[in-house]
Amino acid sequence: MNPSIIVQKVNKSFGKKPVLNEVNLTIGKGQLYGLIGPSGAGKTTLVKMIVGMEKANSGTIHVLDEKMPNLAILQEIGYMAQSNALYLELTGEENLKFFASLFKLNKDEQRTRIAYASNLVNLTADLKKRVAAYSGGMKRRLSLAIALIQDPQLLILDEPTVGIDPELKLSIWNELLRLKNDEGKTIIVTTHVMDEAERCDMVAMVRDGAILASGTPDELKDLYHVGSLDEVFLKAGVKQHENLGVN
Ligand SMILES: Nc1ncnc2c1ncn2[C@@H]1O[C@H](COP(=O)(O)OP(=O)(O)OP(=O)(O)O)[C@@H](O)[C@H]1O
Repeated sequence: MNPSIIVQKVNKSFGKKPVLNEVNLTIGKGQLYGLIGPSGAGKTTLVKMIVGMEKANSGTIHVLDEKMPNLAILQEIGYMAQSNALYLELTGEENLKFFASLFKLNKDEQRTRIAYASNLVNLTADLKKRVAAYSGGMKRRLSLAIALIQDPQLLILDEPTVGIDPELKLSIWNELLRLKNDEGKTIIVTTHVMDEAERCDMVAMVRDGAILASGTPDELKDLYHVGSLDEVFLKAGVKQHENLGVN
């Protein structure tokens, strides 16, 4: 396995509040990796550090062999944040053009990528509308299209399907699996939806700033002697702080 991401002994506090505690995580190239765990567990903080938006207090993070934070690697990271960062006064298309212009794409590539990404999230017909007039789900979809715009090797998606209807959710997941299987993309997804976690190659259960357990969905179910990831989620809370790693 050729790791895309190596997180080693990472600690992070906000003021006096510890948020991540000695986190270790290795994500192989071409893996679809799910981070699950209750609200406030530290998933967003962890992915922000992988992207380079937050700095660890101690420990190291390497992405594609580069120590993070590192601006040069941003061409290879597509990040979809939990809250949308969009220009509301611009149209969907203008937003996509703006974000495309931040990356090394010539005009033809820009056009092709904008057409691909907007079609994937089913926004082609709405591209000329101002984002201020978009619904919540449309803004999520536009954020996902922006994360894909530069065709990055690594996709980091923080709750990508919140507010998206089931049909489109399925087509987005099918595309994520295609990107992984056919194009070898490495994908991290945070989710509260266990049937999404079930589709991941590997899942890490984050709780109170620590990774309680990680493994394939089946390994996690075996570990907790349960039949579903929902039950893993519930049981992991009870078994908190027992050392259950199955890396
Ligand atoms: N900039 C910040 N300043 C202070 N505290 C913060 C900051 N960002 C996050 N936190 C705190 O860190 C903890 C972890 O937050 P984080 O957003 O990483 O959790 P999460 O697992 O992603 O939760 P959710 O599933 O609700 O998105 C929370 O207690 C949160 O209040």
